[in-house]
Amino acid sequence: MFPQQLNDTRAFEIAKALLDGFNRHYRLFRETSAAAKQRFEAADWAGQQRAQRERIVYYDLRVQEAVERLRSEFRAHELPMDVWHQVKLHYIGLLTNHLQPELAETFFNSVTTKILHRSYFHNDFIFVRPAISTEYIENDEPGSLPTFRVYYPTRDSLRETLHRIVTNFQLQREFDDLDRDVDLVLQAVDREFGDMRIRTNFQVQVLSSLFFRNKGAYIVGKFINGYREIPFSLPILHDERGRLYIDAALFGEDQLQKLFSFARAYFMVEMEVPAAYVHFLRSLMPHKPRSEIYNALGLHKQGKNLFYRDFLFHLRHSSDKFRIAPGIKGMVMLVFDLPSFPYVFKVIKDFFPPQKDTTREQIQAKYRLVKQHDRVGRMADTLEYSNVAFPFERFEEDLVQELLHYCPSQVEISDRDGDGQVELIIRHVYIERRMIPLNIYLQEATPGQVEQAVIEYGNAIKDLVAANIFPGDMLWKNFGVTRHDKVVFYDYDEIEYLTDCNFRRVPPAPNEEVEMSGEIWYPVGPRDIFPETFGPFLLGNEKVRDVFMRHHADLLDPEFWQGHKERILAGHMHDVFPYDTCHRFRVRERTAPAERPVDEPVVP
Ligand SMILES: Nc1ncnc2c1ncn2[C@@H]1O[C@H](COP(=O)(O)OP(=O)(O)OP(=O)(O)O)[C@@H](O)[C@H]1O
Repeated sequence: MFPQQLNDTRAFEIAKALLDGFNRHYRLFRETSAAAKQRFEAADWAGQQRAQRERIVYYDLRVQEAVERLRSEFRAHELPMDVWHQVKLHYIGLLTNHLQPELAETFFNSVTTKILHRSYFHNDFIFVRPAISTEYIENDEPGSLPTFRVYYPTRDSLRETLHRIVTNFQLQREFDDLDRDVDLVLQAVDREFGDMRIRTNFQVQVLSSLFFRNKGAYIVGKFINGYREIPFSLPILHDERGRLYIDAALFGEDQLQKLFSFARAYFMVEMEVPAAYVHFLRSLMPHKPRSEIYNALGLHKQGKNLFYRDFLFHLRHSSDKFRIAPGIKGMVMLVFDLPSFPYVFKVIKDFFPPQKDTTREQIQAKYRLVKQHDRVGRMADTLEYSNVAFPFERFEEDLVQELLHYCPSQVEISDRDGDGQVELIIRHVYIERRMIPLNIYLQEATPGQVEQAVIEYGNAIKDLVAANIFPGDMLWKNFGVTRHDKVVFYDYDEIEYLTDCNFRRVPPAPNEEVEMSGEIWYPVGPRDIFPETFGPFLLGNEKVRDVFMRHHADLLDPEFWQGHKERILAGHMHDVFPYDTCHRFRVRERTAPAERPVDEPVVP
């Protein structure tokens, strides 16, 4: 109900307290994101990872603080609904010139839904749609940075412009040889553009903040020429001597999508107007949902909110039914999907078979670990939701039966809001990108694709190892293949830190009889892993075995695992590149024969 008068003096104070809570959140979020630059300059890699991890929980902490303040200062939980409606109107008023209104609206939803009883979550109360537009927001105050800078080079001045693009970031650490790097970028630009004619509007637009993640800093922008827009990114790294260098020049939507993949940690970016960053990034990656762009920028609650809006919109404009996800069923997770929608829904079962010695809490802790860990492009990000209401009539009957059988504590079928529509409400669900399960992919693949996928599978495990993750269950069915043919792990209930595991050789059997008995003749501790025993589980198929042994036989060797564990314990942090090595200038240089013209593409 729209309040006719704003006549309750408490309402304005509460709205202000709510916005104070959000402003404090965004200030802290921005400070730690901005400090990523100093951490990069100081090569403080452990600090960078710690900050990435810690920033993830900032939002929930601030929401909790705001809830407590509203309860204790205003007894907000006892206020009648018409006061709350006035609070909302004041809040909208306060957001008129705000620079992050969409995030502040989400914060309002998070806080109020914690304070008010569920029956109050009427659509006219929380922000189901944005009330304030995020279009064209700019900070006009003197000294504030624009979202992106624009450069107008000619063919002849492009070298000088590229130089300026890099130096404008004022990184407080020396480049090993910036002229050399700029030349390499220039050659890459030439290769990309070919003999493209320069049009009158030729320009380069570059986002004003660098994107930081792990050991890298990324320049992100686009070339505009006539009707063509070419997205690009330049990763900057430290070399062995601690000097900066540009490692690659990445062009095009696909390359950028890989950089911003849902299977990687969130970036640290100093942004005053996040909606403007999202708008710019969307122009580089029109196929990436805005929710995933917010996630990649570390604003994952906004991503979660937008995802849910997209989901409801999709439901309204589709008519297919939720079904049990194709593939081998999970022992701890019940997984379902909607064929027309590219995500899967995962519910923890109420009971597990005896070989799964785990609990709901342990599984949730593993999923939390993955959320906060560097996912190195090999673990899918998950969105976690509570009390999601789905239209009951959109469920296939056998899925309903499975849900009631395996997850009775998680499912309620009722007309909760009394609108005459029966809903299936799931208490706790993870949602993640749908992939093709690797076991299914291999069955349908050509020999060339099998080879590629098996190589990728081994690489995925090796990237996880480098990131201190032991996947636990490495069966093919626990990995998926993405749109870009990347292999990504998605079964987290058995993962462990590599440094918590003991990798052992199988002790010799006392005699042949024991060896052939199929029984295990040696004691096995809870964290003991015997890599030599992986083969029989993974390599039943001859073709797969052949490729695997050619490329990844080291995965069956305890020394490989133990060696990595020791390096990680000694503080070594591996480099994981979010782009194919063939784009790395250093790899190109190394593989280039002396007489090869530099602009000829090389496939290493
Ligand atoms: N992101 C995804 N995309 C497509 N299918 C998926 C995805 N996640 C899970 N699945 C399907 O659901 C099945 C079970 O999922 P998952 O491996 O997460 O469950 P689990 O109970 O942990 O499995 P396990 O019994 O191996 O422990 C997978 O084998 C796969 O077929």
